[in-house]
Amino acid sequence: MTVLLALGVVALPPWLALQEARRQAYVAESEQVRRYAMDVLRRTDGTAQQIDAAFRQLKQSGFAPCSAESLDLMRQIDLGSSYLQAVGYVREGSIVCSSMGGAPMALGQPGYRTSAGVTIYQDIPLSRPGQLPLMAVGRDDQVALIHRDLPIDVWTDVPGVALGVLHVGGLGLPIARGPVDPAWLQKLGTGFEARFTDTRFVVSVLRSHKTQFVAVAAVPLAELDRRADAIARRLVPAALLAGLVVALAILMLARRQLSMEAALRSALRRDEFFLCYQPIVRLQTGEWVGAEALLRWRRADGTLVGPDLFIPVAEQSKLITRITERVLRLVAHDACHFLTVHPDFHIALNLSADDLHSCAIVDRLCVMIRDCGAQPANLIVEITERGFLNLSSAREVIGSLRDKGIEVAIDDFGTGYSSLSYLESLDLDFLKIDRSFIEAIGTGAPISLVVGHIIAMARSMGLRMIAEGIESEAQAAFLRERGVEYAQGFLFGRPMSFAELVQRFKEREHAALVQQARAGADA
Ligand SMILES: Nc1nc2c(ncn2[C@@H]2O[C@@H]3COP(=O)(O)O[C@H]4[C@@H](O)[C@H](n5cnc6c(=O)[nH]c(N)nc65)O[C@@H]4COP(=O)(O)O[C@H]3[C@H]2O)c(=O)[nH]1
Repeated sequence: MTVLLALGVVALPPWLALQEARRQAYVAESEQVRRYAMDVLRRTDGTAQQIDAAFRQLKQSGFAPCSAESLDLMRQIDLGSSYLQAVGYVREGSIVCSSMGGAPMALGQPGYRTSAGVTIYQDIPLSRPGQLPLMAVGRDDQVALIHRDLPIDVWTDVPGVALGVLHVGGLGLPIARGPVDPAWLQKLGTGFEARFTDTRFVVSVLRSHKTQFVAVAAVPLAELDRRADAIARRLVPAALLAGLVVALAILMLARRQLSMEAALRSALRRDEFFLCYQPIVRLQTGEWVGAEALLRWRRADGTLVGPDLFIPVAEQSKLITRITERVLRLVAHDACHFLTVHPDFHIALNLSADDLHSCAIVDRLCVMIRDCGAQPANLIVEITERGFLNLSSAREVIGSLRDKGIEVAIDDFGTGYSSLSYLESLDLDFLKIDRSFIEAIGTGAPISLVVGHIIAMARSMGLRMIAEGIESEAQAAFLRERGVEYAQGFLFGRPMSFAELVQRFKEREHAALVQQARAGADA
């Protein structure tokens, strides 16, 4: 499973890099092809504008066609325009005079006529083989000569580019370089721009805002592939490397987890676990009312492993229920006798999500209490927010525990993400305020305000509170003033062996008795 995951992690980034390379290539290629189409459109519009301006200038001059003044004006127009080769006058299908001078010249058959009264002569006899073909555009008795391919005379270093000028009216213009497909026009619809790929090209179609012309440009898909390959050559190795690093990390983590899991199994076999107990005090009086059982693992080489390290692995590897069983046996071994003579003292036990899958844990705790000769009130069960993953079964187990007289606390409250939602739906006895909130008391940090809200909320829900991780008298005073009932922390006692706990408990009991006796004597 882990190997499959690692393989997936190695393969995924290169695959994503390939997709990204393709995407970037398409963006770059379609931008490029659009630039070509823009260039064609700019030239087409420029030509149309210059023709129109020339015709208007001639008309507005009032000079008689072919008069010396009009010839002079035609030459000036010719010189001043970049796209026109010549302007002149037409009579009966021939240029009778023009800025070029020379004898009258037949224009040949008109190619077609636009709805605006413009006649296009596609192939005029003046065109010479080897030279750019000329075409004439006539309106009324005026005519302009242009190089037919000037609008598509766009420089490009991309092989196989197709460029063309089409007419929205569907007039078949011969202005095309490469395999321009008139069907591309349909993609435009009523819009002014379309960009797409067909089976062979990345295509850009741009419609003029000023004329009825449409510029098209297309770059072969092979060019897109070439660009995508070039980008992929940069991205894929980096992605592969990233995938390898993550896969390696996963494998190492899995190995560590596996070795930790194996070590936990052997620790269970070799009985390497023991419990420490940390006193829980009544805040108003300082009286020790209970203790939390905290599991420790002493490895064969003598090193101590804290629960923060091994409990998560035990939870993931489903060893946690076996570990909980070991905890119960250790508690029974350590505390049975003490609990039978101190029915008001409780031991708090930590349970994990897997322990709450069924009510078997309730039966197991009841057996332990019975065998001990203790009372259900001698036990408190602590459950963290992770324990409520399966809310319905957790609710059932909690209900059953409370029915038997075992009280239940929510541990590390506020460190999860959905606290309130399930807190309201569960019947609990205690709320343990997490150490992170206690640490913030008196610091002025924004989080320091949270503890006040938690206290108010717990009170409104009728929950008693145990504050965790109290290290200073100031923290204790703060919580005492706000009515928090119980507390736990280094200020009152670090986790210790049960023998030490009993010893210190007795010393405190003795001290209290001595104090009571003194008070009695004084009175
Ligand atoms: N800095 C500081 N720390 C304080 C102070 N007072 C208590 N602590 C530490 O805070 C933790 C309190 O336990 P927890 O919130 O139930 O958190 C426990 C509990 O969730 C889990 N755990 C411990 N034993 C068991 C067990 O038997 N079963 C399960 N499922 N989880 C356990 O491991 C967690 C860590 O336990 P520990 O390492 O023993 O760490 C303990 C305790 O040593 C203080 O004043 N200052």
